[in-house]
Amino acid sequence: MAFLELQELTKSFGKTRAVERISLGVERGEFLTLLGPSGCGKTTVLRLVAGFEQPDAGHILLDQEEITTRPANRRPMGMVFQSYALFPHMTAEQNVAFGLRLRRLPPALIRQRCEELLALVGLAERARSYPHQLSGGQQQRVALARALAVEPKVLLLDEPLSALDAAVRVTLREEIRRIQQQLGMTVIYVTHDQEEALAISGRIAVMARGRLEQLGTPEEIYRRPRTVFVAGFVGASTRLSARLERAVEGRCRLDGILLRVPPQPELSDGSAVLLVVRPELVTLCQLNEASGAAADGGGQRQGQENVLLGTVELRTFLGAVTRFRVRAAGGQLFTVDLPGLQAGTLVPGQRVRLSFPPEACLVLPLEETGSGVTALPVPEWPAGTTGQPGPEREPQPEHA
Ligand SMILES: Nc1ncnc2c1ncn2[C@@H]1O[C@H](COP(=O)(O)OP(=O)(O)OP(=O)(O)O)[C@@H](O)[C@H]1O
Repeated sequence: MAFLELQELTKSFGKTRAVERISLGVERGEFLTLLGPSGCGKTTVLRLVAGFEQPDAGHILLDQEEITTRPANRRPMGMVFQSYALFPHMTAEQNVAFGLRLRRLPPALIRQRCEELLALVGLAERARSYPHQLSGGQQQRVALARALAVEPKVLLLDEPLSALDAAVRVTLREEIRRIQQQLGMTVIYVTHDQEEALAISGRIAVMARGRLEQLGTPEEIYRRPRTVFVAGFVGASTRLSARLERAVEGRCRLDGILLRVPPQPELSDGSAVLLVVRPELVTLCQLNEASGAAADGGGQRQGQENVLLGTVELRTFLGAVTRFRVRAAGGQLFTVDLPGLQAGTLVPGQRVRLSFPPEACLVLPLEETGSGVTALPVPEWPAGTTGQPGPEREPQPEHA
């Protein structure tokens, strides 16, 4: 049994089923993140663990003890909220000392503990500052120190960084991870930000509509999403609706083009599937406009698999990579990330050869209904980008 066990937790608010039969175990010293879109029930799970809400059904066990109905003030938990919730009339030190004073610890011990904790969160110099004299990031550090002061067995963090600006968010998330590892703290962290979840977590529990979609390490969630929802929610990807022709051999038909994918022995021939391809696993090669040959001379290379022709529609500089949106001849939209120099001079309107190895394709079965397969979500695209419409002359697909 795990250190903290959630068993079949269910909670409704009126007609809203906020949490539905959530079961998961958090190991001692683990950093587990609940990740999902707004309204999926993350905060409700956290509040059930903290004891601020009572489940309609299910059990919570901590260190093998049932705590499902134990009041919040008798659970050994610390909580940090999105809004820093510091006492405004108390200094940083007094805020951190609050819980220790309630426990009537000797003043010298309280002082020493506050000093240690403020040093741990990098605020040793600001012990006498009031919240209004501190930045948002510094206030959240105080809130973290205050939550840690009472030595909780589990630290619960509810979107603690979402009110902060991007640079502070990144610094503070690294700090939180460092402190968690230094103290060997058990943490449940709630966020809707998939990048943050991938960066900070030991394991991630992806939630949708009150249910647990997938539980795994960041690498597992990113590389091997098990559901269409997880594939679409975590990380950028190209998602293509296709049909398996020969499942055992890994052959798939995408709008008349035969693609090779990893063998799918557990699926049957003719199954509707979703192909998921991460943007960094696709390569682009500029085509020479006059001859239609690739700039590297390999446009029609014999035997190369999963090659499509297309046109660049958007180019977005993202720093370490440049992201392209490429419209393939069959109309499919691909998201492609090229590092630094490889992005070269590719601009919207240019014709390209697009390719990806079979191993880059993740194959997820799609549920078929009477009216067709599950509708595909539109691929996300960074906000604020601009692009030109593709050229009138569409390139022809290369047929396998
Ligand atoms: N006290 C409440 N009364 C009524 N409905 C509630 C209450 N708390 C949550 N809900 C509903 O339960 C569902 C799950 O809410 P919850 O806050 O757990 O989601 P969340 O994933 O944390 O979302 P967000 O990231 O927006 O906070 C939502 O539909 C929400 O409106």
